[in-house]
Amino acid sequence: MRILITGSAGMLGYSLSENFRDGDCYCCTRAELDITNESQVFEIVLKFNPDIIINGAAYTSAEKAEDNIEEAYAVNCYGVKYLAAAAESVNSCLIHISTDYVFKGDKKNGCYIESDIAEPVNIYGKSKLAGEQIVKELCSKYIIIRTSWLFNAQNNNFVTSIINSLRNKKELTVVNDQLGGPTFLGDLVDSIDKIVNRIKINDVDGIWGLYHYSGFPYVSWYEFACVIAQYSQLSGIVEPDVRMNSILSENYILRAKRPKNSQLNSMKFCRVFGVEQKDWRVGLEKVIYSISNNL
Ligand SMILES: NC(=O)C1=CN([C@@H]2O[C@H](COP(=O)(O)OP(=O)(O)OC[C@H]3O[C@@H](n4cnc5c(N)ncnc54)[C@H](OP(=O)(O)O)[C@@H]3O)[C@@H](O)[C@H]2O)C=CC1
Ligand SMILES: Cc1cn([C@H]2C[C@H](O)[C@@H](COP(=O)(O)OP(=O)(O)O[C@H]3O[C@@H](C)C(=O)[C@@H](O)[C@H]3O)O2)c(=O)[nH]c1=O
Repeated sequence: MRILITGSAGMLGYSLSENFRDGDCYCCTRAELDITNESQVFEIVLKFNPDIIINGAAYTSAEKAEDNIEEAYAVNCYGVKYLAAAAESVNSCLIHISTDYVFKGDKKNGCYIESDIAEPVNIYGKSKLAGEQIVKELCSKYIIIRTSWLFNAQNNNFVTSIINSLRNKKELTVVNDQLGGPTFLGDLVDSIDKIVNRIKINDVDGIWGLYHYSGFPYVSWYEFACVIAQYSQLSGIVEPDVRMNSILSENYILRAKRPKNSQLNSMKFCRVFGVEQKDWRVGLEKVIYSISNNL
């Protein structure tokens, strides 16, 4: 089973590369495979002839995307188009990752399901939704996983950013009116591993399509930051006397608007792939343990 991984220097791409490195896996950083380069995409895909392509490449800065619209679409829409077309040309399955930010965030009662209308409020979300639509149009064998609020110990993400800030200053202000499901990167990688195993044994009846997958419990960024602070204090990597303030998004000035509610319902994924939704607090403990060991 040959697996091609794109964006392998990124947070997800690197972790996927580590996970699959013992198999017949070709991991490409942007320098090795720029997905916006159509001829390079086709050349590498035709040569390696993968059974599965996992796309870890993306333009992921919601803030910068507002000013770099063309670049965001080049990667998240057109790059995905070339990958999707190349995957189809060699009868490969495409596993593509998307985001909770495809939603407007005004759903009143509970989590978004896969059939809810996606109506992004920022350029990053719009470009990711455009990529999803292309995958659906071009690929016969695809899995799109929308996930949210990814974190690990190594990369730049909300958890590492809160811990770094708390280690440098005593007070932090975090928005309290945006709700979502933090997702430990290791849990997402395990889920992708489940998909790959199903494809490996050719148990693929009814698996193709769009899925949501996130951790639980659902929280606001402020609540998430409070738990990060609490666990960090317990482990001794953050002083005990830090102060966390909550603020409304309208008073926290950012370039890109974020959805107020981006909670994803993971039931379809859990049912089809026989997994349980994971408590992100377990992943957070691992992350803080790893950070404290590397200080
Ligand atoms: N991080 C999160 O919280 C969430 C992420 N997602 C999705 O998960 C996926 C992985 O995200 P994550 O690992 O966090 O992202 P990262 O930003 O950590 O990694 C993305 C990788 O893609 C690479 N890349 C950018 N442009 C190209 C290109 N033209 N060709 C090839 N590679 C390119 C980047 O390279 P370089 O470093 O050189 O720019 C980087 O290595 C994305 O699809 C993202 O939308 C979904 C929900 C939440
Ligand atoms: C760091 C920080 C953020 N915030 C707010 C800003 C924003 O509304 C929210 C999250 O901020 P961040 O910039 O960390 O994350 P953001 O770029 O909004 O995160 C997103 O990344 C992309 C790739 C995704 O797909 C999403 O699922 C999500 O994880 O928290 C604070 O209020 N205080 C802070 O100190």
